[in-house]
Amino acid sequence: MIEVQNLTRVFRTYKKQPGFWGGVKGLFKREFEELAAAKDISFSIGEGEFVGFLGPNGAGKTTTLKMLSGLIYPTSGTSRVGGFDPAKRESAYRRIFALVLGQKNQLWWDLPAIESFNLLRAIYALPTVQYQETLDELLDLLDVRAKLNVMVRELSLGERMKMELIAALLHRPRVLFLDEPTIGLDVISQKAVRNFLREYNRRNKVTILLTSHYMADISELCERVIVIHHGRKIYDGALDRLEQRNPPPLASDDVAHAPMPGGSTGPAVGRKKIITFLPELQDSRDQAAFPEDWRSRYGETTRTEDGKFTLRVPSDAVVAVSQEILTTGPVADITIEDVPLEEIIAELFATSE
Ligand SMILES: Nc1ncnc2c1ncn2[C@@H]1O[C@H](COP(=O)(O)OP(=O)(O)OP(=O)(O)O)[C@@H](O)[C@H]1O
Repeated sequence: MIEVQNLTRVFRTYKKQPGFWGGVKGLFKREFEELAAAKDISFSIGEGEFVGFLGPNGAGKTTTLKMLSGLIYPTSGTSRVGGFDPAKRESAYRRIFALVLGQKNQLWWDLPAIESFNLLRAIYALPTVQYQETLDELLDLLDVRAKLNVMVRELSLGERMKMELIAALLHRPRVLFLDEPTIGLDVISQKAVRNFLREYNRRNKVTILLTSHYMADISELCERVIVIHHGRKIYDGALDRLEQRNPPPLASDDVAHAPMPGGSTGPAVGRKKIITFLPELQDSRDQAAFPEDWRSRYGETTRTEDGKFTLRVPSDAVVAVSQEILTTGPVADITIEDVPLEEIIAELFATSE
């Protein structure tokens, strides 16, 4: 459904010298700076896939989504979405995709959302029955029917985002580009939007490319992620595999593509878990019973100020290590958790600097 080949976008910006005289100087001698916001990005996404598009601030995510939506032209490279070249901005292409920018409003601020929906119905020339059916389905799924006649500016952020999603989906696009759709929402609204997106993707087999800085969005919705950093793709594959401590480097552009849709490139071999336990200290011997040499054995052992030990161990060693802990001495508390996705991603960015 989406084919991207060596997509590159270079921005050329005027570099103004500081102060008044800097501005005057710039009138005679202009200096420009070039920044490649997206560099040689290639990937392909199959119909119905729900893919996370990750990267730190300024990595080039929005730039890429804008190129795929035909809002800006690539400097070089090609892309095809649903068989269309977005750069050609054909009307037929506009009918098959939607772009939702969490940071921007697309609805009329001073009118109720239903007015914007009616306008979109006219723009897309949607048949009445189809329009009403789609609107009813979306209003029910997002639970905002009661807010249909409220001015958009009077809606809460969460209600507004739900209305934005409805506006984007009224023409039943086959491809959905979502740029931080949960930004600024409280945890309940975030969850409602996530549940909606999951259900909508399942029901309609829409292809979705989602950017979000909330890792819960990614881990709950996407089996596959594409990670970019400084405009370059640094990972493309199953989220499970990214959760390994050392994800495989990209060997080629077509590496680690997840089978479509909903597939995974394989089991999470070598994924780590965090075991945290609190020894029950009845006397000083119990304290000594938990050996400091665990650091050398597991590599990553820490002791918190409140006396808890934290070990990072491969998933397949969790049972054995837990047994060893429980037989070494009395334990007051023990928990086993996944390494937080935020941490894994941060490490990936740090190693690709
Ligand atoms: N119109 C523009 N002119 C010049 N530079 C731009 C323009 N748009 C984006 N950039 C630059 O391109 C880089 C990538 O920006 P982009 O908005 O794609 O990042 P992002 O990954 O979406 O970041 P964020 O997570 O903060 O939204 C940034 O350094 C940004 O300053």
